[in-house]
Amino acid sequence: MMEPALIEMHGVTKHRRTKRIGPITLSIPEGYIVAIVGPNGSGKSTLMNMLIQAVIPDEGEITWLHESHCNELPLHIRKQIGFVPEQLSLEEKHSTVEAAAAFRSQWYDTWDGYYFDALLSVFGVPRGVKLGSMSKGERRKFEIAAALAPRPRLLLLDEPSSGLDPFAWKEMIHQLQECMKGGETTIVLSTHIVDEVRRLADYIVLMHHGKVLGMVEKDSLLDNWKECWISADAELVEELPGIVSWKPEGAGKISFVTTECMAVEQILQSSGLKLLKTRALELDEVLDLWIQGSEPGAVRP
Ligand SMILES: Nc1ncnc2c1ncn2[C@@H]1O[C@H](COP(=O)(O)OP(=O)(O)OP(=O)(O)O)[C@@H](O)[C@H]1O
Repeated sequence: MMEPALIEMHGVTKHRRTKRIGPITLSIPEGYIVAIVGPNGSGKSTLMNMLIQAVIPDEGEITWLHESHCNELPLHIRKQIGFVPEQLSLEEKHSTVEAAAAFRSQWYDTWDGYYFDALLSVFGVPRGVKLGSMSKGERRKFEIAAALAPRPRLLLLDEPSSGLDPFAWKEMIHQLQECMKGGETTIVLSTHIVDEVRRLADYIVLMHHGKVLGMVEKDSLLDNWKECWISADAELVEELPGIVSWKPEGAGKISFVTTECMAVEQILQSSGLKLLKTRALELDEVLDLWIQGSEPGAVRP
């Protein structure tokens, strides 16, 4: 990857009862949106929490802006990070929206009160209310507004859309796209929502059983993983690059899924052959195949 990395993880591991998350080696490029996806329990929240040292890794090294820290992050780094955890803290439940915002604004010297206020309005967060008496969605909208308000260099959002209604969800997508326009923000978000990945992500990190299966550019993933139809025999199809699966379709036709559609097209062209049809896979199909491909003996992306 050419871009300078904002965060680097090398062999980062956390032991969880009988499970192990890691070792994770990953570079988060600056100025992009990176979506962490994967099944329940695959380690997404653990990874997000380690990125802010809310969970301290047992092994490995993480560097933030080329600085390595093994314990709690120092203030000059922490101030540049906005964090919305999956489990929202109960500590502030007796604080009103205003009191909680005032507290946070002391932490962040770049806190923009006008921006925060505008975000509360567009999200429809009630004012003067205690955080503890808000609905789940209202509280999350408050947290997203508070994370955005200091215009942090890094935004860590752990399932930010959980509990949001469809209108709030669209508004969140819009606000995240807006805050990327300055080119100075990096977002790492974990999500189960395919549409969120499609609309926001530049890169996708896939986690499975505590491991990072890979990090790929979303566009290249969607351009290259395709279902194709061809008039040819099975031997030819099996020789093509990136074949995940194939099946006969009758009348001498075969359909197959490849992870390298562009390379397939080039090879066929040079032998005077053409694909009859191609179908771009849906993102959830791609993620499924990717996970299956990570099983021993299967094709890797
Ligand atoms: N504090 C903890 N103590 C012990 N085990 C934990 C702890 N937190 C998480 N785990 C375990 O670590 C594994 C990864 O959990 P994690 O919350 O990181 O997954 P996730 O990918 O975020 O899941 P989900 O999609 O359900 O939010 C799970 O098996 C979980 O049970």
